[in-house]
Amino acid sequence: MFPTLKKPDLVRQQAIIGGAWLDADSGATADVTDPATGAVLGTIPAMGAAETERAIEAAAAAFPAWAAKSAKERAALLRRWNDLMLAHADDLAAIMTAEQGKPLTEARGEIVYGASFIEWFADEARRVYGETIPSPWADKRLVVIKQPIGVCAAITPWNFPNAMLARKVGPALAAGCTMVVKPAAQTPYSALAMAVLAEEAGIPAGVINIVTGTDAAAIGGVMTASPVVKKLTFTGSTQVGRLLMRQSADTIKKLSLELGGNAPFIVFDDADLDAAVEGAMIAKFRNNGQTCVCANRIYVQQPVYDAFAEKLTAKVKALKMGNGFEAGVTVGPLIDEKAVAKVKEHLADAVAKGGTIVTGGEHTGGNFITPAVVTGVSPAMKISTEETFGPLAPLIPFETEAEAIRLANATEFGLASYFYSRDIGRVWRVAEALEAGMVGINTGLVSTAEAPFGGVKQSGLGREGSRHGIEDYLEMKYLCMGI
Ligand SMILES: NC(=O)c1ccc[n+]([C@@H]2O[C@H](COP(=O)([O-])OP(=O)(O)OC[C@H]3O[C@@H](n4cnc5c(N)ncnc54)[C@H](O)[C@@H]3O)[C@@H](O)[C@H]2O)c1
Ligand SMILES: O=C[C@H](O)CS(=O)(=O)O
Repeated sequence: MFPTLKKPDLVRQQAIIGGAWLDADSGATADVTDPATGAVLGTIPAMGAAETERAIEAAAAAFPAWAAKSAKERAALLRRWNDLMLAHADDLAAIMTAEQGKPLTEARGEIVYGASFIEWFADEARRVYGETIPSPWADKRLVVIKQPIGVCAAITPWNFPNAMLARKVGPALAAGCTMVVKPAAQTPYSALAMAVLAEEAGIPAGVINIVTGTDAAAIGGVMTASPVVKKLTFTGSTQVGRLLMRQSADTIKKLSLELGGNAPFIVFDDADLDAAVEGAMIAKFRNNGQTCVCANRIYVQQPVYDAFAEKLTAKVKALKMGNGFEAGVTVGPLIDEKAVAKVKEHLADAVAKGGTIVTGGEHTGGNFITPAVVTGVSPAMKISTEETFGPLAPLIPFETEAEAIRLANATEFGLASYFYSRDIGRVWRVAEALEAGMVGINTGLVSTAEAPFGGVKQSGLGREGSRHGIEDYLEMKYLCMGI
């Protein structure tokens, strides 16, 4: 079960539709387990198509009044929600560590990060500007206004169960939209706890509706087929993103897709090696390697390869793996046995093709695999082309700048990328050449509410956060006014 919370009613084992906390129509439930221990934490309603339809109806019913509120009124409610999330950050973090496994310090960091999107878009709500256009006609005036797109659906992943939802609900509500949300079945309690605090903040019933269950295809099928849902925002794998895009075509839904990544991390021979090691540790092992912007391939220029490998290995060996509630633990469990199997598959493939495991890679039981460094990695290995999504640092040597850029760009993905260099000419050449939506230069962490988060190629469509993030929840309307 969950650790003792200051506010126990944050844990809800029901979904919320139209302001009512509900069980599934059938009464069916699905278990939610602690990935560190395998223990059942509780259950959630196993909902499906019928409940999703009702959630869409509730969001549609709530939309006119929510959109009619002034931007200032919506901003005030979002700010109150932000304040409540921060006031209950310890409880929200404990709920997250219990269901997702990340160390408590990382979970608390995610709560602060998630709340920052609510705070950011509380401010952005009041900066949705239109425009006037110099008219070519003496008897007409041209004006552009922006209006909320309407009912939006959101489908979110398990790896950042608070922040990925906040990054969607924040701009949607700020713009005047209402939401139907399907959180990942592995981590529903974080989303439900956010809904408890949204209620307490005074956000009206039906503005945020959360449908839970393991039948993602049924819930998502209703969301994508419904003409009432004007937009779908999805964060998850590219594979599922493609499917949802296809399913949304019949209703020409506006889409925001934050999909898979396969970030290159390049260390040039002119880099500050200690800084590069610190950056690699963050970019690779944050959330136990389970982030979409994790360094999936680490390219090191030949002259500094051995020194970098030695320094990084020492840092990896110092990581403390365990239950996220234990003090000092820096890497928790993977989310489930499927994730464990993928990491083991990538390790075995790398060794079979000539790689060397320098440290880690032991499956110690359950969902725990010790953080690993593999050297002698070649582009032919799965580790070089597939998203590992686990604590596995593959080190790939390269000779020239041009080779590094070619290798870095040789995937279908283009979300994040990173490189370390102190040569200003190289910094500009490489930053402009990398095929990615985000480039970390001499840093392993780029994510913040103030900046546009998103990818190119098959890592997605659109941007979340920044002054751009709210545009995806607005429609532009041109008024041509005869006078
Ligand atoms: N770009 C980003 O911001 C970002 C952030 C987090 C995770 N991701 C990506 O997500 C993947 C890992 O997360 P995951 O395992 O939860 O991804 P996933 O695609 O398996 O699941 C994501 C969400 O989609 C739902 N889903 C799955 N199949 C569905 C279907 N047929 N119809 C409707 N919904 C469906 C899941 O229940 C979950 O809520 C990785 O590829 C990672 O890179 C990307
Ligand atoms: O996993 C993807 C998230 O977007 C990670 S981040 O915390 O936003 O970098």
